[in-house]
Amino acid sequence: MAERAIGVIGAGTMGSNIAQLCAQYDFDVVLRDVEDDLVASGLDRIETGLAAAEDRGIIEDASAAFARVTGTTDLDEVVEATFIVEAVPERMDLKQSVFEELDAETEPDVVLGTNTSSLPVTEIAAATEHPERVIGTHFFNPPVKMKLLELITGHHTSDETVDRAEAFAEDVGRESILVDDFPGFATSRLGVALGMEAARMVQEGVASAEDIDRGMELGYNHPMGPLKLGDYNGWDVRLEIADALADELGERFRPPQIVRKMVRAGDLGKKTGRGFYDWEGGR
Ligand SMILES: NC(=O)c1ccc[n+]([C@@H]2O[C@H](COP(=O)([O-])OP(=O)(O)OC[C@H]3O[C@@H](n4cnc5c(N)ncnc54)[C@H](O)[C@@H]3O)[C@@H](O)[C@H]2O)c1
Repeated sequence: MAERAIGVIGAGTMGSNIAQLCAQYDFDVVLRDVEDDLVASGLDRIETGLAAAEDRGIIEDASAAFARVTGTTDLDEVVEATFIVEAVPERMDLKQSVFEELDAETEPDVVLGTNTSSLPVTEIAAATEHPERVIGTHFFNPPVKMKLLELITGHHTSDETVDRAEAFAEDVGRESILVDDFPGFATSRLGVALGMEAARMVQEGVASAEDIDRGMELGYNHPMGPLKLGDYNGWDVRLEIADALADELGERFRPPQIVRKMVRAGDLGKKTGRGFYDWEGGR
């Protein structure tokens, strides 16, 4: 079944960019947030992003694409969509309340995707009467640039839901991988393991952060070394995922002390000006 319209819940960093992506690929999109000003700033980012896409020749007509996007605080407008992606903050209680509401207000053949980067999809789906239509639709930041869509099947996700999510990925020009609902899925688990081991190597004096990163960039063809990438992602976010992985999967995921100390000191990476690199000094 081809999707008619896409609903996006949450007009923040990810939601607004997912909405932009869908509009670029000719879908009608309804974007919902809880306050008018949040909807308005999401729409502003989309308009700017679409204009930039037109300038770069990615799309032909930014105004036509922007006209396909509707912003609202009203859930009733979103329930017309056939495929909905939730992108609200990463809290289980919030995600569950959004899914409970979506489940009650939409027809059971509407697919409900969650953009969670680490929470169990099965637990989010447990808040609904129709967990078979819930699936993880994990986009990467920024969705318009990052090719991957990681699809995560919850315990009850149906084959039909997987088929529709895979078709949706293709329709918005992404490549999907299919992952079972394990802590850290496929990407966060490996990414965090690599980043934490690189941090442990700095702690043990194996090499400098710069040399470890250059080793992976030049020797393994990683576009960006694991420590610089962690500085971009924020070590507070990485630490939270590593602790959750250690709790679920065991000591091999326990993060090194150096990361905990950096987080306590507020050296979270690019967003605070310092992590393994000094971003204010431009290093
Ligand atoms: N930022 C990233 O790099 C990134 C990457 C991959 C996945 N994710 C995941 O995407 C999700 C969203 O992250 P983000 O960075 O876009 O967050 P964000 O804080 O930028 O945006 C979340 C938005 O959701 C809105 N919201 C809260 N409750 C709502 C509700 N009931 N209905 C509608 N909107 C509501 C907020 O007002 C806010 O505007 C999280 O699950 C996060 O883990 C984030």
